Amino acid sequence: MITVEKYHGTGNDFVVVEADAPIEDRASFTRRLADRETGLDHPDGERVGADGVLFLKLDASTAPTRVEMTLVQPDGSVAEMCGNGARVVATWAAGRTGDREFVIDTPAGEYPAEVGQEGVAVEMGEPTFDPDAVPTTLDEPLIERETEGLTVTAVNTGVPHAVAFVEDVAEIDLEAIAPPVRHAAVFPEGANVTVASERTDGSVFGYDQRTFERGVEGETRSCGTGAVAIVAAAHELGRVETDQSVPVHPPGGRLVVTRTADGAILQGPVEREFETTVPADGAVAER
Ligand SMILES: N[C@H](CCC[C@H](N)C(=O)O)C(=O)O
Repeated sequence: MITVEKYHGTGNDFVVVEADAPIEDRASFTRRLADRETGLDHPDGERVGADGVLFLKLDASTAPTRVEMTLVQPDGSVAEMCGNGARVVATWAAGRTGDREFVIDTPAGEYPAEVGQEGVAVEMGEPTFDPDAVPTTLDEPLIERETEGLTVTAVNTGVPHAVAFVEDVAEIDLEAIAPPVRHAAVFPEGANVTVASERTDGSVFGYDQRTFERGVEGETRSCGTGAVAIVAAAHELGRVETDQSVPVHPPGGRLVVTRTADGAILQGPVEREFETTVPADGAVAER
């Protein structure tokens, strides 16, 4: 049996495993554990599943401590980056080391992160609209372009997002409209599909967010790279001013995105849910 921990960042939930755990096939381990009906059990008996498994390797020989993060998704693919995952990783590493600052190594690059009173902040780097980087098949940035029925702006915030500004995210049938965009030919590596609507009621400015994720192939409760993508696209389209801290509200909580000279900071809460043991092949007993 393997000891695993469960964390969530604003409802985007992950199983956390040490990278040296004796797991032969990470893809099938994750496919099995992530399943919401037949996967990971809460110690109280409830089936919970997850949005993916974070395989983590701590290297405390450098300052700040580095953590190598590999996120395997419910379909068995590896995500280059995950904003909420990175926030979970920093929280996990803080529990292990007592440190507060970390560098998180991902396939998309290095991300400095800090565990603070106001939640966990990750320096997300500079979002890019460059068609080669998103990637798209176009020669120019894909900005407010009709794509499979949705007007989207394509931005890479560690992973590709197609962002659409809509009147009210609650009115959108995401499971119906997102898959054609997620698989559109213009995105050779696919795209996460993020819809946003402006919060104009009361005095609080911000965005409501919903994201349909590649790799999960469904909606998640929160998506950090998606929150950054909303603010980057809003900025590109002249909807917000530079350097403004923007609250973004996914279904699972509240994130804050702050633009900086060299990119964006993603901030929000993380919770450790429980620890349990699972078989090394991820096959949780049938009930
Ligand atoms: N939920 C993650 C994003 C995972 C990206 C992944 N779904 C992909 O691009 O394949 C986040 O908080 O940023």
